[in-house]
Amino acid sequence: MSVRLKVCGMARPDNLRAVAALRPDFLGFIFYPKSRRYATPTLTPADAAAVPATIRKVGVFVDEDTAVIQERITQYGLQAVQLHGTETPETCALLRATGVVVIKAFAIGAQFDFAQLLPYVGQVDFFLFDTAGAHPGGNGTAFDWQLLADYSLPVPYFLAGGLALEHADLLRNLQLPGLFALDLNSKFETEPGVKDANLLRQMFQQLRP
Ligand SMILES: O=C(O)c1ccccc1NCC(=O)[C@H](O)[C@H](O)COP(=O)(O)O
Repeated sequence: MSVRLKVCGMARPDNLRAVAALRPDFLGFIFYPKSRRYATPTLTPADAAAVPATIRKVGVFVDEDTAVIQERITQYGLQAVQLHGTETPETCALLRATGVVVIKAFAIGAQFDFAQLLPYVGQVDFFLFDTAGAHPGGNGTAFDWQLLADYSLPVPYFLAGGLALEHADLLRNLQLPGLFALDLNSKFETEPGVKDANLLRQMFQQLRP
């Protein structure tokens, strides 16, 4: 089976349609006002509703009120939430109990203490491992994937952080325990929030031969 693909940071209706036509497994909408890929107000609930049902819609949040997250889930028909802040296992469990898939993101630097993940086991559906940087996400740099070589927790994860076309060969052959999906973002943009559909198509062709 080929690797699952998520394209994150959709913010424009035409661009959303072009990328949805490539049939990613997940599309991400960033509901973090400080992000250069903030989905609102350019992307409306009607735009999201037009996304084919086979593509899971993921809302990305950073330390947002759960009431606001719930509102976005309803408005945009989100199937999953991706949490990039200091959200606790309790917050994750609360959201998960409403039926939404919960992806808890963690930023990885030169080293990573995997023990911090333990309280989240059983409270989230997936982890997302991203690169630590100036922003809570979308930093455009890769971390050392070998830090995940001995991953043994029963929570599958998305691999994120500066994934680019030049990584296609490595990613296609990547044998990391627990790897569930790849997350593509700033390395496939013409400007923040606008994906280069042609570049994404090349990546998809290489990862889904
Ligand atoms: O992309 C953002 O602007 C962003 C801002 C705040 C929180 C999360 C954000 N992105 C979430 C993602 O899933 C990105 O795809 C992930 O951080 C990797 O991005 P990149 O390093 O640009 O490939």
